[in-house]
Amino acid sequence: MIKLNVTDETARLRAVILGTALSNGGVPKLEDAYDPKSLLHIKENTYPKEEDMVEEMNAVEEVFNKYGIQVFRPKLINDYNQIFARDIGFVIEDTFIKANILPDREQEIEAIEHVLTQIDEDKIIRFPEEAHIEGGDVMPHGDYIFVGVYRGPDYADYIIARTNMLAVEALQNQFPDKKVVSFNLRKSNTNPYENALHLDCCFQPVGEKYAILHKNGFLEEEEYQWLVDFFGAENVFEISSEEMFHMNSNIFSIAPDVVVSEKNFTRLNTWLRSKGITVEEVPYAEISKQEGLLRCSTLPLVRE
Ligand SMILES: NC(=[NH2+])NCCC[C@H](N)C(=O)O
Repeated sequence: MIKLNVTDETARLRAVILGTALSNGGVPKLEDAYDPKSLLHIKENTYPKEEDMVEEMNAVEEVFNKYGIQVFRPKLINDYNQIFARDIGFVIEDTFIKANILPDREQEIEAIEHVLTQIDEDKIIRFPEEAHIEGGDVMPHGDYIFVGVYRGPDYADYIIARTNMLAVEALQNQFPDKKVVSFNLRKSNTNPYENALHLDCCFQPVGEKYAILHKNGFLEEEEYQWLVDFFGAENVFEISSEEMFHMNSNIFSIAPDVVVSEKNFTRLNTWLRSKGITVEEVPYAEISKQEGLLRCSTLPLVRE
């Protein structure tokens, strides 16, 4: 049996689900894309190839093996994108919450049934179906749970708005001792430079006390400022819209002092190292074309 434990983004990782790029279905039709960055690469004929993405994900698995982390992979569904394991569910403390994910992605959850059967069934829950939520929007942080949302009345028009306030309320009810803080995110169906698809596309805590942040990802200046004040301006690494587009906030911590990052993130990786953090560099630029990166393709089950 797996004893779930996740209370933050950085504690030493012991077990994780890593998505898979195998049989991901090839280039989607324009109308089937569900994020603007994939859309852009479909239009420009630069959509990533399966073999390249498989290789990139293998490099991540190698890092996990090197650190003795137990790795689970989804069961294969033919011609279906299963790269972004993060969004299909998430662990807070000892509970696995199945996501109420975008209907286009619903089958991804069935593919981790062999992992869920190793978890105490009383510790697996799902919110009512109108409470939309995906793991990319949820970050436990000690006494806090940070959640990315879209609160606009035009929520239904945005295929990249995946978490709503009903889910924030459901989370607060489920974890009454935690302070659930939500952040209204900027959404664009068409411009990946102006789209924070999930909270982890514009923010992530890293190390003992630091955070990566992109101001324009937030619709409310005071909510962005709350995070700056929470971590302290001197501990925040602010990224540009170009860096957000390349998904710099979507690295993945496997310990307070070890981070898996993309090899081209020169400015970020240099800053991380200057803070005493070991950076395990992997190639992930092809995966990045689908508007997700390392945090998006991993679902932590057990941290220390
Ligand atoms: N946690 C994340 N940011 N996940 C990114 C998922 C990207 C994927 N193309 C989607 O639109 O669903």
